[in-house]
Amino acid sequence: MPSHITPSALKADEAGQAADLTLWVRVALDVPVQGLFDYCSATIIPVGTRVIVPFGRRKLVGVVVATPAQPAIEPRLAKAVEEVLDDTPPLPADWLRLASFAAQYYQRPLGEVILPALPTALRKVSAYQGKRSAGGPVKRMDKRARPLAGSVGADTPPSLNAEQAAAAQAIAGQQGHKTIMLHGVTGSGKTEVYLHAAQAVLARGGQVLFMVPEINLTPQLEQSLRSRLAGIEGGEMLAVLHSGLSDGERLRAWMRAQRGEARVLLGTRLSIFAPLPDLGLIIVDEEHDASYKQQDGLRYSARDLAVWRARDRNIPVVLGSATPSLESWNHAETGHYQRFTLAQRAKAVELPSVKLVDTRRLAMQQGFSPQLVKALEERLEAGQQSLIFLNRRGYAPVLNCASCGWVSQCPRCTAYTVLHRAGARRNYLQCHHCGFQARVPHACPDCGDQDLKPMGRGTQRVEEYLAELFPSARIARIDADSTRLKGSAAALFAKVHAGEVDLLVGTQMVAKGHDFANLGLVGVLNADAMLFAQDFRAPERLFAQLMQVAGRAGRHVKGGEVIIQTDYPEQAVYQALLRHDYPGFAQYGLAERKAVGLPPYAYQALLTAEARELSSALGFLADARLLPEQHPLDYPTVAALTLYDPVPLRVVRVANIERAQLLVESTSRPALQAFLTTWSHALSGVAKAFRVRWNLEVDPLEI
Ligand SMILES: Nc1ncnc2c1ncn2[C@@H]1O[C@H](COP(=O)(O)OP(=O)(O)OP(=O)(O)O)[C@@H](O)[C@H]1O
Ligand SMILES: [Zn+2]
Repeated sequence: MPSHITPSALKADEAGQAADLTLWVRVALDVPVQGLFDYCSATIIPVGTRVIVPFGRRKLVGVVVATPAQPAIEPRLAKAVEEVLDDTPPLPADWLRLASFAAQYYQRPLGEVILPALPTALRKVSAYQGKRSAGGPVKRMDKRARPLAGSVGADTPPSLNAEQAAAAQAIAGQQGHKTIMLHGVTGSGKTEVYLHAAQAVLARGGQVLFMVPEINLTPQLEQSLRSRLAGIEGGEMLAVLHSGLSDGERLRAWMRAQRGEARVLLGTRLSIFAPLPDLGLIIVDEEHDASYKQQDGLRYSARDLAVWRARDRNIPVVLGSATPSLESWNHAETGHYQRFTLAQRAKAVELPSVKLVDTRRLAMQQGFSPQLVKALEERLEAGQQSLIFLNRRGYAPVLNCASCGWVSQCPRCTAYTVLHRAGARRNYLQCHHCGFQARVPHACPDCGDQDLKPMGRGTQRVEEYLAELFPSARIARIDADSTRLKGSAAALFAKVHAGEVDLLVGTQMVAKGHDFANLGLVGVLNADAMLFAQDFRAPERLFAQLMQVAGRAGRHVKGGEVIIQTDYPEQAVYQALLRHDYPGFAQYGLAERKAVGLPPYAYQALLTAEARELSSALGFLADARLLPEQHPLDYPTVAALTLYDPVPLRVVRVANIERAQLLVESTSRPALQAFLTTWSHALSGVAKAFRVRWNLEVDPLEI
């Protein structure tokens, strides 16, 4: 059988009957137009099948989402499906339900959800038609396919402690839907619980979707998953899916998931859209992590979609974290989620002791307190590793002229350019918002003075200072700059794990998930910068990040220690950290949110506008805000809503584009949803008059 049937060819075979046999398909296309598109076909095309159709002057790959008896357009105007792509099974019904829900909930056309969720090769006409297409990408992939490396030795799992066993049993025994929160302190062995639960699901023929927030977390987990699965079935049952893969690798993982060859899919947020016919369990590790939120296109929360998908498929979903989001914690408190707690570290080591160093009256050296320097010395002498955590990459956040006050500023953004030092002579200024780069001026552009000084410090400067302070120590830096090349992050982490690093400097990249065997001390620089960010989630994020990074200390060595330098030791966030008290922090945080009516006690959507002129962006938002007043009948739920005044963003200009936003809030999610559906359809019309780009984000994480 040919891999794709050309309907017109069939039509010719059955000439004469064609007129009576016209069938209709409704197709989702990735075009910025609301709605679906009807085409005729001479053959039956099952829902979920990909097709190539003409659209205007182009051809596009689309997905059949319905087969209506009658088209929604004048039949004689309808065009015919050009090619049916049956090299993959049709997308399953539950997958289409997930996509429809996401489209509805996040207010996007269905085609803009469905098509981008597919691997690139499956949505490109050129992959099927044209000189090099040779049977389509799946055929070519299958031809090339070599056996997977499955030569991992099985390892013996540790026996679970009582807390772990209780959680693992509950998850493994859960047949229908339930959302289970696994709240486990750092190093409590959540991974073991996931693995045990996953094994039980695999044993009864289910597939497991295992989601992690970031790619740099996968190598270690991938390894332990492989060696664990090797014990059952040869380790080939694992597929990995994330945005760092090549198109070919991504296609392969996706196909293995859809064909049911992969029994465990380990992936980042985009893996929530993988078709998994036998899905029996979803695990969302570090469920609070902001990386689960897609920040452009369809702005979905993979965590929230995971809960929806699990409910839809009537299977359990596990949300694991040492610092759950306040939204999830609230669900556990109110009994919507079942909560299991791992209060103890799995190995016989205590949680690290946390010390706050009050930096207000201290003589600091390059951002280091005497206490922190002394602690570093001690760990070096003891042959242990230390981690310095600073969430700011580059050498210094700004360059400054001592005589006239000039500061290095991005010409295209309302932001400073950051000084970078890559190698002895390669200094440059870079904007972290738009990527703009400039040479470091020899003299001040304003007054000509040559005394230009870096102000503040980033990871590069800290690395440099540590090298001065401890000349014989082996130092490594892990941040977005040092890991730009493919594989470099894995290589750096491998060095740390191999004990070839004494001092590690890093941004939030090093904070998460890693199980460093010999790390005794964590020092935190400049945490206060996050404390006073304007966003109402800033304290929650700071607490989670510090708990997480503190959790890297003393996982396997005794006497782990965390030193946090701060000007505000009395702040609730820091006080809760001292006691490792997430529940206490959450209680405080939720009470505060409740008092002022913020999520999870309210639901939000954010309309953002971008334009050349700030007045256009603000004008568009102002008009958008007036719509419900002008058309009251279209917005029956508007009384249950608050539409705030349009305001410029804090960093108002990025790459010469001015940005403003309007917040919509309600205590009723259905009221908000009903409003957004009508509103989002009307916004395009308003936008035309202002020449703005806009987007609507439901459940925004940052405001
Ligand atoms: N029952 C157990 N007995 C002995 N060791 C265990 C047990 N369970 C887990 N471990 C080990 O404890 C260490 C920490 O476990 P793991 O990394 O799963 O913690 P975690 O809860 O995921 O922590 P984090 O939230 O910090 O990532 C690992 O080295 C793991 O192999
Ligand atoms: Zn810029």
